[in-house]
Amino acid sequence: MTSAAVILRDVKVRFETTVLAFDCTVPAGEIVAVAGPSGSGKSTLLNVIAGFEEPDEGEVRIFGDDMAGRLPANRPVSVIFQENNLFTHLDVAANVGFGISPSLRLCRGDRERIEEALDRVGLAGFGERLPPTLSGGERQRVSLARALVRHRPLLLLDEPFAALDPGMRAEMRNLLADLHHEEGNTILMITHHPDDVRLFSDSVLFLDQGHIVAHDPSDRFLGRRDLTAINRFLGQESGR
Ligand SMILES: Nc1ncnc2c1ncn2[C@@H]1O[C@H](COP(=O)(O)OP(=O)(O)OP(=O)(O)O)[C@@H](O)[C@H]1O
Repeated sequence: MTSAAVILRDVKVRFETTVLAFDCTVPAGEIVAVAGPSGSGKSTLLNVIAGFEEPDEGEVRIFGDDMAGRLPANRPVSVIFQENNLFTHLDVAANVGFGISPSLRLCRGDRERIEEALDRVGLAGFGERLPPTLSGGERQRVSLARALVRHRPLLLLDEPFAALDPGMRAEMRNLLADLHHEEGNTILMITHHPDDVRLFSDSVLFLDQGHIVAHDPSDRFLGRRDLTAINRFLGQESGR
């Protein structure tokens, strides 16, 4: 039997004007596309799992453990956001090293791991550069290298490639797929691109108005025409 990476049970998050409700089980080792219209709750869903948002009700379990009261840093999770993942005053190697030790007390072995991770994401020799001197794609690859050295079994990505051109997005997606193949980690990635469902994800969590309205294997999801919000998503230009 496949174990669950994430279980959200009767989770409710109340904001002033809206209540979001999440129930789902994500099997370990899957790549899941998290999609839905703007304001449907995608970022809140990831924030609940990562621990940046504490639910008002319900249970969050990651690999079987109840996450109630557990700080983000103590969860078995890495998160990559659309931007602002990096400390601009620290060089690339230190930014990656932050994934190993937040105090940046790094031994020789740690520095070797950092170099390996940078090499893995195609940034060998970039260790001493500062983030503002990098392109958007290079900065996101530094974020990926940091996630790599952390070796957390759950990787959450909040539109990590939104600012990148289509060629760079495809490159990053391939890199993520390679890492997934090597590490067997579980990935939840927010996306607005049907291509990510077609080419990358095993399944789709589709949200609308604060609820998960579909949770399907990708091939089944791509055949659905029964919900307006899904039609809009699938009808969208793929961005190629
Ligand atoms: N801190 C907050 N305070 C009040 N309301 C919030 C807060 N965070 C999110 N919301 C509301 O919750 C709903 C879901 O927001 P969320 O950011 O999760 O949506 P999203 O699907 O990620 O949207 P987008 O695709 O536009 O980023 C929205 O109505 C939003 O206004």
